[in-house]
Amino acid sequence: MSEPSKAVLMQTNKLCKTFSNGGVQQHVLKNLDLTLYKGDFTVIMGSSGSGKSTLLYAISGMDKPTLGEILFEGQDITGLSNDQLAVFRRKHCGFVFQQIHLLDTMSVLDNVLSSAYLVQKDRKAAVNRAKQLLTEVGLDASKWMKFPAQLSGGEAQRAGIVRALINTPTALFADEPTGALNSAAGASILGVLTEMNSRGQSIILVTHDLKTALRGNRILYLRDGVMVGELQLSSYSGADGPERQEQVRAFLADLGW
Ligand SMILES: Nc1ncnc2c1ncn2[C@@H]1O[C@H](COP(=O)(O)OP(=O)(O)OP(=O)(O)O)[C@@H](O)[C@H]1O
Repeated sequence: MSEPSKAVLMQTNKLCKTFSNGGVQQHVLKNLDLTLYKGDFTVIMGSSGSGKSTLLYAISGMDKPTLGEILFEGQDITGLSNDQLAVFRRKHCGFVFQQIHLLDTMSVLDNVLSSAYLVQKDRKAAVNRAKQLLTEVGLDASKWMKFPAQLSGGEAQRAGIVRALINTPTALFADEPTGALNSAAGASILGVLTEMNSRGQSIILVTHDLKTALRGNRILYLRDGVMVGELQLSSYSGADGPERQEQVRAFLADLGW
């Protein structure tokens, strides 16, 4: 039986981003036509400076493209004002970065709730969801009233993921989410992301790291602002270790990574 076709999350049409650096124009994204699908764990790879973060910021409404169109669930977001984009992001996008940026003066729970209250009117429901999500990512009640300085890097990133998911975003965007963590903490964060994706959360993640890339079911490779490679994989199960690793390595080696 053939697999049912996936719903489209977003499409870009001739997406371009140009920066002006000291009067010199740098064309970072060049006429990108890209389709991303709901439920996918999409990984964007490419060498340093290839435009991965720029792409992530453009498709998540964090930055505006220079030219081209972004259709997010069919809605063209390129014409939105800054205020409209802020509303769009709050409703549809969760963000996880290498630097976690929790507010130092707030507890873990309040950090999460401060994002929830921007969107959700039902405070009791928000508190319940925050506690449930914190528990699901491995932060039990003993951590909820701690301040960011009292957390390990991995715990802080777990809180960051909960903050990103608290408003049930259509897509979770992640830029090197394990980049600042040791390998054990990084692996546990990848476990959390994999689990969220297995429950249907669409994830778009930028990374340099092979172990991180293995979690994706679709790997896109960017070179000088152009998409030059794509690898489709099964969803990550953990049971397909060496074979999957070899497949991804070979894909990257072909691209000169
Ligand atoms: N705000 C900006 N102003 C000017 N130039 C920028 C800006 N943001 C990015 N660039 C330039 O665009 C290019 C691509 O940057 P980007 O951060 O998207 O690359 P990347 O592939 O994510 O790199 P890395 O893997 O090193 O993080 C770089 O040459 C960078 O200097």
